[in-house]
Amino acid sequence: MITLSNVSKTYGQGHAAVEALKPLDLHVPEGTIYGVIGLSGAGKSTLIRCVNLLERPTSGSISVDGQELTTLSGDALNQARHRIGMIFQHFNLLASRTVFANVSLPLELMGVPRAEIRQRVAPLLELVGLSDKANQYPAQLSGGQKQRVAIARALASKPKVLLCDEATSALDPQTTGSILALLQEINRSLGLTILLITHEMEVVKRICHRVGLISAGSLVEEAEVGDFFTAPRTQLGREFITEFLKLEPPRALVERLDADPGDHSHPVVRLAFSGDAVSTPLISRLARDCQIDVSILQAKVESIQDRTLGLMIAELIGPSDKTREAIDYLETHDLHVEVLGHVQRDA
Ligand SMILES: Nc1ncnc2c1ncn2[C@@H]1O[C@H](COP(=O)(O)OP(=O)(O)OP(=O)(O)O)[C@@H](O)[C@H]1O
Repeated sequence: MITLSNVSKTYGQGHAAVEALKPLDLHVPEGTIYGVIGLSGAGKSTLIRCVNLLERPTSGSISVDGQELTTLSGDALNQARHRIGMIFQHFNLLASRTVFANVSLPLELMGVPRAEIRQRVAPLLELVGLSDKANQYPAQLSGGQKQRVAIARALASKPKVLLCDEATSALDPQTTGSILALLQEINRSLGLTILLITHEMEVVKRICHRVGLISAGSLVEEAEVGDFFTAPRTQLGREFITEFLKLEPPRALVERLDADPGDHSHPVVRLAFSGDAVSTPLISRLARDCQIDVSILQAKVESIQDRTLGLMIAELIGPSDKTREAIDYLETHDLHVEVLGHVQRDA
């Protein structure tokens, strides 16, 4: 539904040039919710604003619903944009217009007759749960209600694609949940393809089917959401997951960790496992087969859509050849093993 080929964007020229996007390819299949995640300044906003040409890419082509956009201008581009709805972090509603008039605005601009506008706006307000607020003004609404108005407005022109630019970043967690549920419902009931950008893993976990990770203007990782959470392929991906799952060793232990192994130290490892490994008694087997002791310092199990992810921080206690053997054993059983450091044993 959305295909970006070799798209790059450089702001400014010469010494002042900022390469916000390096040439990248991205494909969002029809009917999916695709999340692009990345740190501040990674290029997320630039990427999403290129899709409807709010920013003209410096190079590359952008196809939405089979139509190449970069060659369009004027009326033809406006027509194409009607099939691409967009919502923003700060809603961008017109304060002087009622809820009804905000939602009807795109239809007015398209020259839709008044009677038809009334017929089309009412079901949209119902869809977003704001039928009773039609005559109120944005200032009378909560943040979540404002975003609902923005969603109804974005859907007014019957788009095939909805772009969401940090749509829940200004909302509290509970309101975020209700807006995400609404986006999911729209995706399912209207078959709308959604491309969203976010810096919140929770958004990706809750509603996305696929995720792309962007870093310094490049798409560095791309996967099904279940795969990304259970087996991220890049260091940055692992950092996002670790930060999200908040499984860190206790601070008192961190202070005692050495990067290098010593004569009487033991490795402290972070283990991530999914699929069959979650239900296998690997730790007791590890202790038995490799003849080491395992001290579990922290553990948790997370459900990511239809997948289960287990995480554990543990100290492997035994002679160094045995603990090395234990790490190999875990890796051959498809666990992701990260050695966090080595801790000196007192006794
Ligand atoms: N209009 C502009 N002119 C010049 N540089 C820009 C412009 N817009 C963005 N940039 C730069 O391009 C890079 C990418 O910015 P962008 O806003 O796309 O990142 P982001 O991932 O959306 O960040 P954030 O999450 O903080 O909004 C940054 O270095 C930014 O300073």
